[in-house]
Amino acid sequence: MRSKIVAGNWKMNKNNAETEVLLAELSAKLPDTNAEVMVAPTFVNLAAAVQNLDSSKIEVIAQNMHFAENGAYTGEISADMLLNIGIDTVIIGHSERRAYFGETDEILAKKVQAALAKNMRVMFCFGEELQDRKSDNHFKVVESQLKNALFSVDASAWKNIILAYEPVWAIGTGETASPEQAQEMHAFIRQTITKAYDTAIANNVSILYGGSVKPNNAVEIFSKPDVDGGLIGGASLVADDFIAIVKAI
Ligand SMILES: O=C(CO)COP(=O)(O)O
Repeated sequence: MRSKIVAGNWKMNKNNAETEVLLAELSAKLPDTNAEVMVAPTFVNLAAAVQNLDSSKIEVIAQNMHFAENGAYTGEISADMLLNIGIDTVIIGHSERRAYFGETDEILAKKVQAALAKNMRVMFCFGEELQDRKSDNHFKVVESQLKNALFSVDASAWKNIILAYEPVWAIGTGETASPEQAQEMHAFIRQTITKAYDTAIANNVSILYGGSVKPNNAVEIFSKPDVDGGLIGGASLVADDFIAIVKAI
């Protein structure tokens, strides 16, 4: 059975003091839920967040990592460094990493392999741009993103993969995919995984939707059968909004 997940990607927001405040608020107000709840603060706040949170309620995850074990990669962070402070889930492939930091499918494939080799869980993000959707190319684009970065992964490692479909045109724009568009793509993703692997793997992987999920649209999006939760940007920075989204699942 796949799990329901609500994850907050804080991106480059919240300094140390602000992180403490938001985490305290989340800890105090988080309702009992069967869903896994995760937050991804910035690198400099990860260790403190791990120490301050009850990990049985909220898991702290990383926004990125490098594929190398260690070495001359100024400004980068390795899987071991994350594991060493108690982080074992990492977001890989966010569209902002692809767009602003030149992360190609090839680089992402290396990151995925490196994280899985350390037994980390990977939350793999992908999704088409507006022009792909307009030219009706979105299924092809998503299929190739999955193929290029994920489908060389061993079947046995899929238990450590979470997928986050984030159409780029819906990120931070206030425009969401309609629940029907999300469902259609998530079902396509499962079919694609079934073809590359098998039905069990396709049915057991959690597929989150990301892109302008807010308290007022979360219930409808999460009600779709192939949508297993959300990866939340802007709304995860406001405790009450994030909690409302957790309640929606
Ligand atoms: O990029 C996202 C989460 O990773 C989505 O961001 P928004 O919820 O701000 O659109």
